[in-house]
Amino acid sequence: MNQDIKEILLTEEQIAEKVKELGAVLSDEYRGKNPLVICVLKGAVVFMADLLRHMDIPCEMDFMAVSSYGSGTESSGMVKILKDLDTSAEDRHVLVVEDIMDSGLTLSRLMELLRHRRAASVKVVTLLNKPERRKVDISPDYSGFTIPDEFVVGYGLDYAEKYRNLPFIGVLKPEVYSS
Ligand SMILES: O=P(O)(O)OC[C@H]1O[C@H](OP(=O)(O)OP(=O)(O)O)[C@H](O)[C@@H]1O
Ligand SMILES: Nc1nc2[nH]cnc2c(=O)[nH]1
Repeated sequence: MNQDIKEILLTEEQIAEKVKELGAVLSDEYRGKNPLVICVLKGAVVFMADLLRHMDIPCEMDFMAVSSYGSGTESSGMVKILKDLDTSAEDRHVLVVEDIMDSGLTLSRLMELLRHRRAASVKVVTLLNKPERRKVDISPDYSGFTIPDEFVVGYGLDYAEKYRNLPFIGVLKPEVYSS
């Protein structure tokens, strides 16, 4: 698995430090608001699990699955809801947790949906932000790292469902996805 990685972009230690920082900021932001923290499956699972353990406030979690990529490295531009929330978002302070904001299509569609459902507030925390790739005018409320326009895997992020369990974030060798 590691032989498919061209370069380690973020080490396990760098990620852990940033997640701890974000947890402290978000705890202050959401204290007394009992936020509904939504994990966007599957990529955000690892980040969500670590982030929640650094949020020392009462909060609830729920999950959504949407699909825009399939097994390639380019967004299809279509965002389909594969699994919806179990909880109502109405009047809730919603925090959407994402692993990466790339074209922005997934999050802009989700934000629209949650606002339509009359959430009291909707904010986004993403571990990684790739602003060079944006196709819609959206930026995260909280972001861990701004990264260059390269396809990354690990810490939840996959290529064709592989590499999610790498503890670091790395750039995949282009020959892995072009072959
Ligand atoms: O900003 P965008 O261009 O919309 O890209 C971001 C989305 O792409 C990835 O999900 P993917 O559809 O690959 O599903 P996964 O989380 O199950 O891997 C990632 O987890 C984000 O949800
Ligand atoms: N694994 C992975 N998924 C993505 N979805 C949008 N950008 C990326 C990326 O760089 N890596």
